[in-house]
Amino acid sequence: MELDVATLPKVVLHDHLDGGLRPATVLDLAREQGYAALPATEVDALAAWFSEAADSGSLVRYLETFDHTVGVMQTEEALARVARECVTDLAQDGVVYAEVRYAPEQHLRHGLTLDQVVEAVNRGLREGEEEASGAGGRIRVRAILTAMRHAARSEEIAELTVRHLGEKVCGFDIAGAEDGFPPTRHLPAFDYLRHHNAHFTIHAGEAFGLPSIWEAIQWCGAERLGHGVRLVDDITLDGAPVGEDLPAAIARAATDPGAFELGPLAAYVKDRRIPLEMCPSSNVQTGAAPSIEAHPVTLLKDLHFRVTLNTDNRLMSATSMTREAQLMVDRAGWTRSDLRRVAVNAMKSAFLPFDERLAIIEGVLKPAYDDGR
Ligand SMILES: O=c1[nH]cnc2c1ncn2[C@@H]1O[C@H](CO)[C@@H](O)[C@H]1O
Ligand SMILES: [Zn+2]
Repeated sequence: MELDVATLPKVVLHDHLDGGLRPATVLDLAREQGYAALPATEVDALAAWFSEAADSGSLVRYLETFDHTVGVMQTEEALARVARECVTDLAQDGVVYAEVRYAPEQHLRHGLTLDQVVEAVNRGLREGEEEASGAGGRIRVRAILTAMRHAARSEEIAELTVRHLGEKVCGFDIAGAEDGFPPTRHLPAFDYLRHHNAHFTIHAGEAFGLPSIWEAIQWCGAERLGHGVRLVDDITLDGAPVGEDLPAAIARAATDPGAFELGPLAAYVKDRRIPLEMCPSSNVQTGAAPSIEAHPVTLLKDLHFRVTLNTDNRLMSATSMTREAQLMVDRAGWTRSDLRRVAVNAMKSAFLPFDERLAIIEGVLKPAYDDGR
């Protein structure tokens, strides 16, 4: 049966609002807000600049490109427009459920308050949903509020999250440079969130290894891991770390998953079914993974971790959910049943009430993936 990745329903849990602007919108907003620092003045050149600059091999340099998206997202109108377009773009991409994240503290330069930022984005998300459903789409969207790990506002952002829970906001995250900024720096924020029954994920195991993942889970209590690719540092095959030869490990896992030995942290993540929000193209750009072919997501999928597939930053990676899925099919041998698995995994792991998750899994995902078999 033909695999039409574009029309299959997809679920994305890890997509940054400020990493997904349309290049034309960046230009419009820069003009409107008097932002003069853009590196290009024409749509194609700007699009190329973002993906080339992000292709840096380093997370810190990759993150520098966000100066120009955050720079033009400083008014309520701009935030609502970006949020609205994000939803219609995701719907167009075949996404049926999305959690979109951004850091409210980065949008205060023109005098907005944190609450105004959240309300503007929520309005845009609602408008996007309405627009998409008018066009026959069926997307549902939630927002995750991110605190920047190098800054010191995580407690405020945790409180902001709890204040807005249940409207559009569904959880909390920390992002930004990982090396030198361990998750435990933000322990009070995570304690506060747990005491208020709020969901959170943590970017961990992208630009730093196992200690970051361990802290995120065992000290902070993260329900999910943003990336988590470095979990491979805790997996061995025939006594050698799998990272030494990922292509060989991936080939072996497809037929002989029992040959691998998991260290205590990898075993914990697998046994507790902790969801991994994996973002192949982004990881290749920042150097967290060597290539799409040798990306650990395929190994972890075959070892039965709860793996999900995500975009991270559609603008910086010039990507979409359809493209990420197609890349895995074309370059890493993924099948329709693999795509079904990551979509169901993602929906199981969403920060949405259980009954709503189940309704999407049973009513949308399974019928579409199982159609015609
Ligand atoms: O892959 C990533 N790793 C760490 N931080 C990231 C990544 N992608 C984006 N951001 C950071 O998250 C902020 C809020 O959306 C962005 O401004 C960017 O600095
Ligand atoms: Zn991210």
